[in-house]
Amino acid sequence: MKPVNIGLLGLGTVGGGTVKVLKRNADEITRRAGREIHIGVVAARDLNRSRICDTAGIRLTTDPYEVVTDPGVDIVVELIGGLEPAKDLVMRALDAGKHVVTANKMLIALHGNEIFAKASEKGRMVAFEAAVAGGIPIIKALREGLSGNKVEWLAGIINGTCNFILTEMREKGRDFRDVLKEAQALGYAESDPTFDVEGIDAAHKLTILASIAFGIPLQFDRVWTEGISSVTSLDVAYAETLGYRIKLLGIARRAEKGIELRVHPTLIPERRLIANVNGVMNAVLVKGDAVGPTLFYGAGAGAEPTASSVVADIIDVVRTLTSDPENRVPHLAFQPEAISDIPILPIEDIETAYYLRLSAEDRPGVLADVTRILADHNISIEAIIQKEPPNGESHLPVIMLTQKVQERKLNDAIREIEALPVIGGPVKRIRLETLG
Ligand SMILES: NC(=O)c1ccc[n+]([C@@H]2O[C@H](COP(=O)([O-])OP(=O)(O)OC[C@H]3O[C@@H](n4cnc5c(N)ncnc54)[C@H](O)[C@@H]3O)[C@@H](O)[C@H]2O)c1
Ligand SMILES: N[C@@H](CCO)C(=O)O
Ligand code: NA
Repeated sequence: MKPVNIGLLGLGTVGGGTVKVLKRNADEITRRAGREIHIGVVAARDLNRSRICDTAGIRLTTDPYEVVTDPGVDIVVELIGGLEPAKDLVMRALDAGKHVVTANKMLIALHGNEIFAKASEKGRMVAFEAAVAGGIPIIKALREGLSGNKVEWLAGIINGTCNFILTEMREKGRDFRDVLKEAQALGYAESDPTFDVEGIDAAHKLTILASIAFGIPLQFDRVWTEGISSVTSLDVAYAETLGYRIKLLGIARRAEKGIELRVHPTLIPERRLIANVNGVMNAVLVKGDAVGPTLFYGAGAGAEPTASSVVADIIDVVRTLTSDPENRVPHLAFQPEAISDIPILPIEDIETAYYLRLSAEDRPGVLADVTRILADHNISIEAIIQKEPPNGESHLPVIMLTQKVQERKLNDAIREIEALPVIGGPVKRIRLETLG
């Protein structure tokens, strides 16, 4: 049988890794796919730049439109990232009858609904395993392996850059900026690293996970998103004293009145496996009603781990090329006409426990004022620690863990606490999940 012809867009970290893996494992891949997979043409911005892969025997062009319209190309692999021209190229590729493989979570999270509609209209596949948690086959697991379950909730460490930064801060007391620079040099960070640090990349991935877990449309704009730039090494250390680790989590939960969708730094008990996922590693915890809790772990970023998912998608597409489009696994796991409009809850409606850090004047009665306000709002305190004031300062740090409370109530209590003259500055809050 004639080889399947790949047209690749972008030869950066993931593009280079993909060429390497396709070439190195060519024999195994052919045995699995049933057909030889040939990289026919690659669009790269600069043809003379030194690359991490050998491009011998591959036609190179600087024009990505040449790739998506090439009649000889069967599958377009989009690895340039960003919204445009990536979106236009993907739509053109589908119009030209190509299947598409992409690692672009921003593109899928923001425009996936439209892209999948076009793919269905054209009877083509769009595969995006590399878009979430790099090398971990989490899309495959949720769409296929767990499809007998009603998913109750999922929680994931889905940004390798942030996990790498938080790990280095905790283990080595390193400076945030230095670690970020290292993550960029290692090819983990997005081209704009604020996407990593401010939680936007994790929100893109959570958008995708929630859609395939619950059968809801992609709704990136409804994700509550907080990054790690406000997490200090003090918070990391206090959390540790109390038996917790701070991780940037993406959480999607089916609650009584709707779905919670949130990305934020989170205290999690250190005894949980997921609390011990360090460095650039990712992990996604999925709780299904039948299977119970399941944990998926692996490298969330980097050239070859991500290429592992890109190549698996290519093989998946090759294996199903001749299948009837009606019988393929739906893009969002649920049949398009069965996607539900269950609402996404506002953050004030969610219930969780909290870590609070406040700065209080060092004199009697202050703690009593704070605890009275919490009690007035029916907020129970689980633990409280008081630290010595830092050298020469009149205020001392007070750290509290609350029991579960609705965020709206906590906001009211915090406003009252901040208005106390004995409290200096804003009350710092980090959500806490036991993940039990
Ligand atoms: N790096 C990772 O670990 C990782 C993991 C998962 C997903 N992703 C996603 O994979 C995609 C690629 O990421 P990357 O890290 O490889 O980025 P990168 O910046 O290393 O590579 C992108 C490449 O595309 C090229 N490019 C950009 N516009 C182009 C155009 N119009 N024509 C031709 N070439 C063009 C750039 O010159 C660059 O070489 C992104 O969507 C990213 O979010 C990356
Ligand atoms: N910048 C992303 C790449 C993988 O999607 C991360 O750090 O996780
Ligand atoms: Na993946």
